[in-house]
Amino acid sequence: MKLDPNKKIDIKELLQDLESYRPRRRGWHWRDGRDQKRQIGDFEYLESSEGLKNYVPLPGSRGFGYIDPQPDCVITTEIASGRFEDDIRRMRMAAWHGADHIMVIRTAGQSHIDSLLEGTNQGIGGIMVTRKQVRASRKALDMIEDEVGRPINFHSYVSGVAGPDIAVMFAEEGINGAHQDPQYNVLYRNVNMVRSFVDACEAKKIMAWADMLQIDGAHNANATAMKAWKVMPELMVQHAINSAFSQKVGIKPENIALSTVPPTAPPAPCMRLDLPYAVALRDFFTEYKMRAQQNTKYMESDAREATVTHTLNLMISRLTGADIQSTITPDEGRNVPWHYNNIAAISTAKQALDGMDGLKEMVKIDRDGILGKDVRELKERAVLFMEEILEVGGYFKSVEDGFFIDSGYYPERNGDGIPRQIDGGIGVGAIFERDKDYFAPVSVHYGYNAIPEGFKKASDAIGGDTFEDPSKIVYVDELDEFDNVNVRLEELERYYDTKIVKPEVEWRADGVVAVTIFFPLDERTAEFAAIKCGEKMGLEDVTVIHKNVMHPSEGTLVEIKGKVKFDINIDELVIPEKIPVLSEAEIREEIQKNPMFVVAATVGEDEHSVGLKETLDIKHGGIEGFGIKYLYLGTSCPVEKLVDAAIETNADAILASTIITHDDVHIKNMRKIHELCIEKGIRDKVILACGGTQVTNEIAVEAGMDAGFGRGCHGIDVASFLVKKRREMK
Ligand SMILES: Cc1ncc(COP(=O)(O)O)c(/C=N/CC[C@H](N)C(=O)O)c1O
Repeated sequence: MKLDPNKKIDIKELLQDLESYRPRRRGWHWRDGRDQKRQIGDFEYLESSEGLKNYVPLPGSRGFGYIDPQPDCVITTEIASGRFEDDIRRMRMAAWHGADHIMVIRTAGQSHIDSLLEGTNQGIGGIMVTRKQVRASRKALDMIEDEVGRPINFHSYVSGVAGPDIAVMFAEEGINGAHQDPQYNVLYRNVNMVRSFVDACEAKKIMAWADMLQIDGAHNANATAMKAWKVMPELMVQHAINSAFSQKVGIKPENIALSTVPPTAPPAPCMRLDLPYAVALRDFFTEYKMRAQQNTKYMESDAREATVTHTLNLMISRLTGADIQSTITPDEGRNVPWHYNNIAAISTAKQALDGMDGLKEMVKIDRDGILGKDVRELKERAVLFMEEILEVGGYFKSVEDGFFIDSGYYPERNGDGIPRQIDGGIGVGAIFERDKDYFAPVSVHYGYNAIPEGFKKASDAIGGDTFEDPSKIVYVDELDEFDNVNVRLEELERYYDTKIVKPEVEWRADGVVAVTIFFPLDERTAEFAAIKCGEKMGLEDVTVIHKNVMHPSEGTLVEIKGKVKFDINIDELVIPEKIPVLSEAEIREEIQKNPMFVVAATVGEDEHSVGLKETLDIKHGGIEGFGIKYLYLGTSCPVEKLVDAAIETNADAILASTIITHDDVHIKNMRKIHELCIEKGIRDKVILACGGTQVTNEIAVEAGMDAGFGRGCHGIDVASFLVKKRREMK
């Protein structure tokens, strides 16, 4: 299936024939052209990668010829809607905005399930990771990567008591990256430690075979410790344990990525705490990859605040280097992320990384100042921590002694760590020594395997296993006749590929909208006034998702969400025809034959000039380039003066620019021009056009103009309109 940018992915078609889908490749993809400089538009980039075929550039790119520089590092988006059929749409949106690593959060508690799940049950906080979900997503990503023109890495999680089983399924299905860190099982999912490490041997062996990139779980300590910055020495120990263990099992170093989430965020002086950690990590672990991700422990419901924290993390990435830049949606502190917030996070990463391209060529890390001292100290504390683990009798013993997630800044200890017993936890007592004649007929296996006489390799005993012969993979479609994607699609048939649409944030047609409301009230009163406001607006299930105190009594900003009870039928929308633009040649020819003269100014007390100058001047593709002559009266030009100039010069048209919209002054000025022209008896002889960032054709015409030109319009749009309008008037 080839995607057409003007058509939505057809999920039903995507779900066809899944049983015969095969992944097109295995392994991780790093961006192409990373280590070469490149010219993009007017600029040279030092830390970029090859551009995309299809993309949505940053809004600010308008001023730079709509360039869309792709940073050198992989950019991740985390998805967590619980319905993979909706996740697929946001994967496509994310890819167009520059994500090439799709990480889909698992449904709560999947780590405690000791077998593979099948089908497409709706998940809680994330999707149930199943073969069908993986297949459908990877198949969609094949089409999406062809559409944007860059390979996309699909990522999931190898953890919990079914770790090895999941690793096998991922290897079969072409998953490109996964979290795998047995310490995560032990500390955060209370899976028995022996079970966790034995399983990890098998899982990592399989991941190595599948060339999957591995991300470790150290970052979870940040989110769990009382004072995250106190666990930095421990984080380095956790990185070391998982990385050395992974390498010993056979994962190549370039596929071992450390999850380098910094421990703090503003208002802490986070750069002075987090930068040393980032530098110390890169000093210690030179042969591994760095996966950067902002701190999420201190994330509240304020999207703006989360974005600044994200940007500071991006600065650390640019100053110290990151191979993968993971992005966290700024609404993660409010709710299960909404799709447009995935895009916001990706755009923050792309924008900041573009903006800080090559920064480290100018700003050097000063190893001689306090940074150097802190880095040394961190490394010493981490080494001491490792030595003490050995002293007490090794990793398992240290876990029993509660070494980990203790809020003391090692070697200080507060005794509030997470102790786990070696004879406790989920899956305890389920590990058995392999017998002498233990034999597993599989092609990839960790440890002892007594291959019987006559077989060259173990899997010859069954004529090849699923890694060698994918036709042996058993594909289960659905197990639950009610909780599955087909039922969900059926339920939403009304909104599937029809003219009927509802607003949405998480799932198709969930009907949720968000409203930002300011009340001149204290926080508590404002909260309830906002809910009342939402209800009066006809919203259902109104809840407050964010409050921002502007002043204890002067006012509070409140963001609510609620559901609309109606559908929109797009056939009932009155969408004015887009004004077709004449060709440059046709405009020039017409002006050649019938010269045109216009007067132009920014009216009122408005000093903005750039937009109008771009519309007029030849060097920005302005109307001058088509032969139209003009008198430019500058900025803050009284409306009267502009109309008088039109009369004196017997102008064909008046072009007014109005950027300021305070108290609708732009509309008032347009109306004034129109009325003045009537008063002076020239209205039917002169063409009136107005431009500005908040101007639309509808607003301008409503205010008495003949046309309005808003954001994104250019000289040719205006010139074409003037020629067509004059013909019409003749
Ligand atoms: C080492 C490890 N294994 C498994 C899981 C999966 O966790 P469940 O037990 O909930 O399935 C996680 C979770 N991390 C979330 C992604 C994070 N936001 C990230 O980008 O790193 C993990 O860190």
